[in-house]
Amino acid sequence: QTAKLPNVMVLATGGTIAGTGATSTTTVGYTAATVGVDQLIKAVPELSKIANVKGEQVFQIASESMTNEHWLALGKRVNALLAQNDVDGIVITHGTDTMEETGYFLDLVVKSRKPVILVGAMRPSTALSADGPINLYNAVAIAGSPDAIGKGVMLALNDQIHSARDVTKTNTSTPDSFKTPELGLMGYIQGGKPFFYRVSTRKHTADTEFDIASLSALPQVDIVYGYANMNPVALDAFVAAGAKGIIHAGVGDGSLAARVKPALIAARKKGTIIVRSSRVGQGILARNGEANDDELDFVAADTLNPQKARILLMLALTKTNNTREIQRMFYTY
Ligand SMILES: NC(=O)CC[C@H](N)C(=O)O
Repeated sequence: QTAKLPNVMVLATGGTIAGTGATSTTTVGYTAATVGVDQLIKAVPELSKIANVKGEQVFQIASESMTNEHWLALGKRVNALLAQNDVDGIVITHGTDTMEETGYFLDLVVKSRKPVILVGAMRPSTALSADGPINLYNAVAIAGSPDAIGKGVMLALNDQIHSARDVTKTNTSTPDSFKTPELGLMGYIQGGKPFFYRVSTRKHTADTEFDIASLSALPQVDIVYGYANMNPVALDAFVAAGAKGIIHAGVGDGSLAARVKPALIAARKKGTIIVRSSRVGQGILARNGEANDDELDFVAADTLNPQKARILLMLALTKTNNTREIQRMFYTY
């Protein structure tokens, strides 16, 4: 270890960054999650100039298979490592499909101001112009930077830094897939140094009220998607299967279809918490906007997309069933 360099832990979970294809031009139809963490680190010898890097293989999965149980294990491991004096920051290598979700989960449960950076790749490690090595280099640079302290969990891809709360995957396959439309990215990485321009005003990490230390499971929360001709079949099935909460990913401003609204009201009467969000992807889903949430006893998702609203609702339900309290949380995080 070099005393003047930061100590950065790389926790590997799988994904395309650890993927291998049949040929150098294979950019779809490759196998994710095959390369181990030691090999990922060895592929970027430049890392030793910017940090003392240690690797740990936490999982080896494609991120479409990420579960609440993986999140609890990962969150606890991150908190344990960040409590150590010899860890200055953490990089998590991850599949890109659900990276924004894991990032937001950690943003809500990490109890430290030290940097936590999620990183992935859109091209497998065997591809021409693979983006994994430069993304990993950039992520380690951010995780070891004092400038990244206290800014919440971030995603680093394509030379850009995004807040986990606001970022989303926008393209199935291109390297510039991750965007924070409208609210804006936080900054750039250039020459191995992060440059920050923007931070979220929402609470996160060290200021969070959520604590997973004693949790072995999270409450079941599912998402029902809005569309023309929507019907209540999926909603009713989720409720019958024991969902404690439902995210209604409604059309537009979260309007409730005439055929679905009675089923939502019935679900709420049975105790299920209903959060109205939107499939649109941008903008505020306002309380008492397109539906009277006071009267229906529903919650509005504010600017969270449905998959992130699901995470906040799960954590909220570990503390309360009170919809006013849950609404406060949706305006806080
Ligand atoms: N680019 C990617 O990482 C996608 C690979 C895979 N579906 C995953 O999310 O792990």
